[in-house]
Amino acid sequence: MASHNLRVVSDRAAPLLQVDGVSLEYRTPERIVRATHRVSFDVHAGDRFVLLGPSGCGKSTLLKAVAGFVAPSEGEIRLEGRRVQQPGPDRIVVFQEFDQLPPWKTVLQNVMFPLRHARGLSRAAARELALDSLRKVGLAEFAGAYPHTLSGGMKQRVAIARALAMRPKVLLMDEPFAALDALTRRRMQEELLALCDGAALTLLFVTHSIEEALVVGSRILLLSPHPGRVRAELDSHQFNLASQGSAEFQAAAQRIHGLLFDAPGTTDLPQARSAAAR
Ligand SMILES: Nc1ncnc2c1ncn2[C@@H]1O[C@H](COP(=O)(O)OP(=O)(O)OP(=O)(O)O)[C@@H](O)[C@H]1O
Repeated sequence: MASHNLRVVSDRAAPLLQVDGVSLEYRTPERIVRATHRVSFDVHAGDRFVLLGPSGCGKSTLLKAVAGFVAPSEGEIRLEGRRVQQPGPDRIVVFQEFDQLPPWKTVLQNVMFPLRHARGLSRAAARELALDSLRKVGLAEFAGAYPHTLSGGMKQRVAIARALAMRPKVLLMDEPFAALDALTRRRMQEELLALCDGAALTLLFVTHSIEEALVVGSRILLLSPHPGRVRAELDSHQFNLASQGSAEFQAAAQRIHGLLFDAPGTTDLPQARSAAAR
């Protein structure tokens, strides 16, 4: 038989990122605060994976753990099969705050800085990559501007450009658009989705907005209130900004609301894989 007739039909490729039974704690002099309890999920290359849950359920702490800033007290986080033990240029975080850009550096210098110092690129190579990244977020003409002269949305675009330029294996975003007005937020979501398509990005995105999770995410992990445990995992790739007003979108948002806030077991969500069932 000719070999070209043979097709290997394999399972989905191995996960890029594995969060495996991870509990996270903060130790203060008075007590230990448990932020998450035995949370597990897999992120595959190209996923737009959203962590969704109420305030205080440990979303940001999980993101910090994946970034390597917080060590699990239980369980393990692996990137491409290797245990995450410290921060690295393969995982870049974009935060919500507008002040994440050093104000004494121009936009271009801000984007070049990690390329020079974490990736060790020459000035010329860093400049070229940084300009390319700024073009992708529509800010090339502001390369010489200082952060304080930019709007909130523009500052977030610079932070995204700086992260993109590093070509991380996973881009970590902690409520990056939460401080923006509704119109800018929507535009930024649109731009992010276009960037994801264009650059085949893998995203781990934290939000407490159900609508944003449905728009941005291709998969959504629902976390229970403090300490965060996995409630369910959903496939949400069928939704985008265009479907936001639709009855199907509204119904999905309602069902997620039920899963997050009703007592477990009272909500029927066909496409959700119940955490209890795993
Ligand atoms: N530095 C810290 N020291 C002690 N406890 C902390 C610290 N940071 C967070 N926590 C606690 O850990 C828990 C999880 O916090 P975290 O910020 O991860 O939640 P979150 O889901 O991201 O919340 P939000 O949506 O409000 O940002 C909370 O109970 C919080 O009070």
